[in-house]
Amino acid sequence: MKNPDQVVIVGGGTAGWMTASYLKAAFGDRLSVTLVESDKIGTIGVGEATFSDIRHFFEFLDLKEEDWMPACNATYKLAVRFEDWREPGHHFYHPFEQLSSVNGFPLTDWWLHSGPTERFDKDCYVMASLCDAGRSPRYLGGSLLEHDAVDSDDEPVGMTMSEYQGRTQFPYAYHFEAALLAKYLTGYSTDRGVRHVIDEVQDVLLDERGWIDHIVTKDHGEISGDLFIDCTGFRGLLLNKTLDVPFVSYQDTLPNDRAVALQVPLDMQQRGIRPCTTATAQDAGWIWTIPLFGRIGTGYVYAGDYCTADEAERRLREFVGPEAEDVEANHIRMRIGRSERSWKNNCVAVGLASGFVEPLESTGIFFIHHAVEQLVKYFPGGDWQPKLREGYNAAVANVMDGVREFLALHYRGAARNDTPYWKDAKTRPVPDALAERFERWQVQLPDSESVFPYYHGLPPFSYMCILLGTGGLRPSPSPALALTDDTAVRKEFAAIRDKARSLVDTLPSHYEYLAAMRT
Ligand SMILES: Cc1cc2nc3c(=O)[nH]c(=O)nc-3n(C[C@H](O)[C@H](O)[C@H](O)COP(=O)(O)OP(=O)(O)OC[C@H]3O[C@@H](n4cnc5c(N)ncnc54)[C@H](O)[C@@H]3O)c2cc1C
Ligand SMILES: N[C@H](Cc1c[nH]c2cc(Cl)ccc12)C(=O)O
Repeated sequence: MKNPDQVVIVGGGTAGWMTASYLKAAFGDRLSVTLVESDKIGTIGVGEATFSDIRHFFEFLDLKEEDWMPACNATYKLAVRFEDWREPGHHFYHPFEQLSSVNGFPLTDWWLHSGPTERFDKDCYVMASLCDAGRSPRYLGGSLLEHDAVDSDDEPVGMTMSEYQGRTQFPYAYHFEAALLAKYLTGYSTDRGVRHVIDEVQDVLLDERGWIDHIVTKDHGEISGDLFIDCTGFRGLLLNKTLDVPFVSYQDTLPNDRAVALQVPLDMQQRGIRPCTTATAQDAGWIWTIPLFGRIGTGYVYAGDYCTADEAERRLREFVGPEAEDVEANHIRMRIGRSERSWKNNCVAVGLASGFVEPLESTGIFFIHHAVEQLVKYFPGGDWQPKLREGYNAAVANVMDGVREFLALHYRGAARNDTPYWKDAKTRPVPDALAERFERWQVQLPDSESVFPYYHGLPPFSYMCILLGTGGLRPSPSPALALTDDTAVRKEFAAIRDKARSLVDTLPSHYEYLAAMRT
């Protein structure tokens, strides 16, 4: 049987173009790729914050920051800043920074036992101070902040994210304009031979086995292929609608099903650019603020059961202020959960068509990146070995199920309890295993033995951060610490404080660095 070498991607949002460019970088001319996108059906238009792992994607495509960042109005993201999840006026950071251990216990455990200040994030991580001070993670000459992160030379190349996990924690991710990244990747892909068809898919035809034979477009007729990739967003045109793969909802655990978004131009030189995404808790959800070079992307993610679209838009405009007056709002309905399996027969869904777990912690683009890595790893041969599909489906399902747990911790852990939405957050159904984990984490901080047991992109120290920052579950320190010598830990807290101070004093501002990149 012929090896599948004709790929047809339907959809030209972030998922479609990331998939096209990654497949070209992986397989070159040995694979023919056609991407069909409609110019009548818009992309989702949001999706601007990432995981630090995304650098592996750009490296795989052999793209340097100087190449793509200015073209996409990109900025650095050192952390997510959570505001008001515990109480009004409180904030903490979830940073891209490895947590240190002393005498076999994580520093956060020592902090619970005898932290020097009220701020666990500032005591345990240098990134919290850099975020508060609005610093760039790089010096003006381009070198990375003095930190145990690597600057690529000694790094293994070609590893997937799951293989890489547990190695060096890179200190930052990016924010970028989704539409500009799609445009940039369009150029990258078409330069490398991807056929770009702008048209609407009107029908998807199956053969006698129930596999996709071809798609029917409005103006370009039939397009055949061996493997079809569904990047049609929440529509799920190929996988869900045509191949009838059911959608498994997560909404019982994660009730936010709507968002309203604004793109607000701002004078960043005057205001400065925060090097982090901000997630500010609201009466029926939370508002994201993503700083880009020249504007912010912002939106209220909320549960339709607790707030109307008008109320959400009003609240968002009030939150942003007068700069938002003339900006048009984009109202979005979200499908929360995942396809029962993302690969059926000769169709693989990537992006929102595969699944989505609300934007908290910015996991959508990470899911796409993970999916394309796994697709290359499990790429089918002429015999379409079912075990390859099964391997792919398990990896993709595990990533989303794991992230679902991580996000559920934010709501269950939030001390905020002042509206029906936040009160109900404490009693929402969660998987049994997660309910047990919540109990265990109150007496022993999350570790690799007690978090979701399959790769899902989040290390145990991320769970610790959310648990300590949100403040509602009140974990206790390990009793053993009372019997353990703490000389070394006092030195570690002092070293972090000194290092943070020195970095804040020497690093340029985030704006200054990005402006210099454009000269
Ligand atoms: C409110 C919100 C905030 C988010 N924030 C983040 C974030 O900060 N970070 C992050 O990582 N992720 C985020 N995401 C997720 C992120 O936006 C998506 O993962 C990403 O944009 C991928 O979308 P997509 O390409 O799958 O779908 P879409 O952008 O919806 O693209 C669908 C494509 O399919 C095409 N199409 C559909 N039907 C047809 C047809 N019949 N014929 C031809 N073409 C068709 C459309 O034209 C379009 O090109 C967010 C999502 C939402 C809803
Ligand atoms: N896969 C890791 C996961 C990770 C580690 N720290 C953070 C912080 C935030 Cl805000 C998101 C993800 C992670 C990575 O991409 O760095």
